[in-house]
Amino acid sequence: METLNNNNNSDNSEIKLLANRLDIHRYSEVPKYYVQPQESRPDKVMVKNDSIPIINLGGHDRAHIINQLLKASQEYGLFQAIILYVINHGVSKKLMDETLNVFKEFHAMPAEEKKIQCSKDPDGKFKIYTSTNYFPNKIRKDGEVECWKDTFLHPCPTSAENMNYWPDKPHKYREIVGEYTRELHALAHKILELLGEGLGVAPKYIYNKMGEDPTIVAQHYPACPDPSVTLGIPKHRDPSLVTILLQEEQVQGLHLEKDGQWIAVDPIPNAFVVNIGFILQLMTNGKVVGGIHRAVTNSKTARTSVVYLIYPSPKAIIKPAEEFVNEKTPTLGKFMNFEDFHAYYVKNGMKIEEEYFKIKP
Ligand SMILES: O=C(O)CCC(=O)C(=O)O
Ligand SMILES: [Fe+2]
Repeated sequence: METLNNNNNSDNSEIKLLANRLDIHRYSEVPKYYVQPQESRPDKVMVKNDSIPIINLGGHDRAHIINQLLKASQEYGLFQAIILYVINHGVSKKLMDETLNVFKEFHAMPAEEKKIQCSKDPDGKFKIYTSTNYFPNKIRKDGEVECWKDTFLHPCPTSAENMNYWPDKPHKYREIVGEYTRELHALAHKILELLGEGLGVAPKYIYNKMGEDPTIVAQHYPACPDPSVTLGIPKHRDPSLVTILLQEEQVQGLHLEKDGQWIAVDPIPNAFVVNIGFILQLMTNGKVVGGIHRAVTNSKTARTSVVYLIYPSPKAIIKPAEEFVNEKTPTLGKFMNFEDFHAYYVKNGMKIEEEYFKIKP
């Protein structure tokens, strides 16, 4: 049986990316190891998405923007926060389109080329992997279900130094992704500052306290013969402080869980999707809450999304900050730094919520 063996990033000979494999095999039906168990399959019943707030960051009334942001991040109480759209965010349509296109081009390159392009970093932080969600370095065991996607990710601090390791193909990758990540960094800071202000701490408090490790992830979901049995990414909260997602205007694929149902987060022209990260949820002791979401596939066309995450710095201790501690503070046996937290999350996914941090309502 074929194994999607991607257990060692440096042993590139083993990587068989889904997109490239599909080019070769042209599956007419979904291989059985991509078929989700019944309970995880995309539901047919979808709620209309007009309940997702659209926040105009270009407005002049700062207090109003803060209010809206906070409301959206708290609205449904514990574990029920939602995703939001932001518009008038200051990033040009041209740059958004160029960024999506450069990542589409990246995923369209032959597997060999992709491997070369993400093998420059001696620390192995640049990764290309397929299919798995939380287990990029793991060999699939019998019975485990794969995700219908390929993923490319790398750290993207705004320093020039890190850029030496970035792909130089496709043409203009560094130029476009460099500009994009600089602008997204400013936007992410703006959102975190607005949230900080709304939560009653100093504007820069959140990232000053947690440090930061900005990362860019390009998800690619090839067209799938049967989207009703597959998932691009199973349900999760992002293990970040904040996430800003760029999706294609013509292709739907992001779902948000709300009140036990799934709603489609349809693309809105020129808007970003913003997601409060699970780390911010923990740091604020549940004052703001990350939305639970998933990505589904579709049968007609591939979908690419560009995910910009502000992770805390690797050594930041993941625990509620003093400012947010109260009688409801979770009783924790131990605190991890983000490096360990992330490794735990990669291994256990959302179980971390029950197993490690028992957040009281
Ligand atoms: O592709 C999407 O819309 C969602 C991606 C996502 O949730 C993630 O990368 O964490
Ligand atoms: Fe996510």
